[in-house]
Amino acid sequence: MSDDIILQARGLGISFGGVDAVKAVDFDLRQRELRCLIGPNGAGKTTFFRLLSGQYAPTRGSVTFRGQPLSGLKPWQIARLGIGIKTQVPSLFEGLSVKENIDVAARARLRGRAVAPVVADVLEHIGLGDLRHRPCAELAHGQRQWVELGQMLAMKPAVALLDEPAAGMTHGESLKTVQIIRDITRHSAVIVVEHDMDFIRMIGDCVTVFERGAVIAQGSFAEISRDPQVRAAYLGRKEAADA
Ligand SMILES: Nc1ncnc2c1ncn2[C@@H]1O[C@H](COP(=O)(O)OP(=O)(O)OP(=O)(O)O)[C@@H](O)[C@H]1O
Repeated sequence: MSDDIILQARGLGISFGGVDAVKAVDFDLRQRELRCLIGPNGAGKTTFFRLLSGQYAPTRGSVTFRGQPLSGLKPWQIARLGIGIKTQVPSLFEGLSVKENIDVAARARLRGRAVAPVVADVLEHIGLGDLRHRPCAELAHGQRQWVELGQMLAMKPAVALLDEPAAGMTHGESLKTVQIIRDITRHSAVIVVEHDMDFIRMIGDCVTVFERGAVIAQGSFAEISRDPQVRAAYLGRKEAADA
């Protein structure tokens, strides 16, 4: 394995009953790489994400992190190794303020060392300095997502797995989210799962395209958007929906 590769899947797959939700996927993620996983509804993106993060045990194949197999590890052990996960389900402490939520994440990494400068820096990056004392329960949807991304900035995991971080956001909010994700890549490799092509276009980095549980294309946004199989996967669904 190349020294540069931090997360690797080989022949990774899972079946639910008779359905091969993810077939047998090979996947490499390099250090500080920003990778997008896209595909139409039901393509297997979220299931693949759950396999990578240890939320699902694979039916076949393996995942290794820095060469170490992840199979059999509990989610907290995987987190401790340095894999951070942001799922679609919010995981903030609702009654705590923005600052306190960032503080908790920073303490998990710094273990007794000074957290205040880190928290101040993160608040500036996510643009919520003015709302630092506001309980998270009172934040708007986009702001809550930014606090969760701020926790990633504070924790600096080796790999950050982000499931639909811009879901439900306006175009302007999505632009800001792209910027925060780029900040995260200064310390972490990042995988962004998304089905919104416009958001992927804004990111523009390497994209892996899923369809029916398999990888059908990989490359820059420009490359994959010219790919006939990718166009068929998306346009085929749209035409069917329009019919
Ligand atoms: N726990 C489960 N039990 C049974 N089938 C499942 C389960 N999770 C996913 N599937 C099936 O696996 C396939 C892939 O689903 P998955 O949610 O991974 O797709 P997706 O690409 O993330 O879609 P979306 O963009 O709609 O979230 C689908 O056919 C889905 O019905």
